[in-house]
Amino acid sequence: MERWTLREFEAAARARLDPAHYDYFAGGAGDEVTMRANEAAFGRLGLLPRVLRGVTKLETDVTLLGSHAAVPVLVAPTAFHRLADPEGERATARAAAAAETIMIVSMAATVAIEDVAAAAPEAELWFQLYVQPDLAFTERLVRRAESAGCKALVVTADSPVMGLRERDLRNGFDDLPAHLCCENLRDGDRVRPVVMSPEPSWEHLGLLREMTSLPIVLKGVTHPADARLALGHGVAAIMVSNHGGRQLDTVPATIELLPEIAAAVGGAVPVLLDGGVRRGTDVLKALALGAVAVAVGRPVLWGLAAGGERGVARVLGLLRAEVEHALTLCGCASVHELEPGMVRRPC
Ligand SMILES: Cc1cc2nc3c(=O)[nH]c(=O)nc-3n(C[C@H](O)[C@H](O)[C@H](O)COP(=O)(O)O)c2cc1C
Ligand SMILES: O=C(O)C(=O)c1ccccc1
Repeated sequence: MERWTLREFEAAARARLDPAHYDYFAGGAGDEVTMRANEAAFGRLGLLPRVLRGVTKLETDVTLLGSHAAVPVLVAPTAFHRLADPEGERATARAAAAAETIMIVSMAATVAIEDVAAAAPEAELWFQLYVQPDLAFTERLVRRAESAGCKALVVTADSPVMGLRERDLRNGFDDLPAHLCCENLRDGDRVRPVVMSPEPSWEHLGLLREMTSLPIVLKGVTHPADARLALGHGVAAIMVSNHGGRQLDTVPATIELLPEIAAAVGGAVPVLLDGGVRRGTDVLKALALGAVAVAVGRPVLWGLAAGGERGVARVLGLLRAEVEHALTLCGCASVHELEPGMVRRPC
């Protein structure tokens, strides 16, 4: 495992997982056009290194909304980690803490947010939320995230309904096995279902802002007009995401959308990106084109399924080493030196 590449982690995860669970993690919506595009678009961009800049010491740290990350590679919120490993989100959080990065814990986690925080007291945690139509319940979730020490609320906006995932339909995968549940959704003596609802609107962002003093990250922005609207509604950061190609299929690759969103935001708030980040060079391209950090979804799940906490630590360590290596080759002493001129787009 110490010498595996990300591809080898995926192969090992696939060999260990129930095939329906592998498909749930790996799959996308519709024809999976967007899912493939996310990775492929990074490959089409070229990096133009600078030379003879005397780079000896590297700076990769970033501070985001008051949280520190030693490398600008965050753990994206993904559901159901206990399908991959019995320790589930506890293992992921410990690995994120060891890697000194931020973990965005999914509302649909299979370990309660309080237990994730207790398992990894050093971890920087943010909490991802789907606004539930029952606003009193939404508020109880926000309070739990605050009490558990989460430093930001990541509101996912790209899911008014669940994407059409044909692998899951074919496999009949529509629920967790009986021994697992979404522990954040326990409410009294029942467990509520995760409701993906078309009801939430821009007004709900206002309600959330009144509910909490935590900074709000809006996840799932792809249209520049929505990026501008988000600024007007007081979001603290914007995350360019197409949900890893799992929601609306044929949305363009996030790295292709990034420059226009970054221009619309104009530096008013930090912009993050996820979708298809698999290499240190992908991270550099996103940073050069205006992101302050990226997040990875599936690679973390492959690490977790293949090797538990150690597997996730290794995946995050691999990306960190690649970021440092690519920065050196690009002649950059700091992630802040990356700029759009270092990325060549196809003509
Ligand atoms: C198995 C799986 C579960 C996910 N669950 C959530 C979730 O609960 N909430 C959310 O906002 N995004 C969720 N996402 C989307 C990720 O946060 C992220 O946008 C996406 O995985 C990034 O693409 P990548 O997997 O190519 O890195 C999920 C993605 C996957 C693969
Ligand atoms: O699978 C997903 O992508 C996802 O976002 C989700 C949402 C709610 C419950 C489970 C998964």
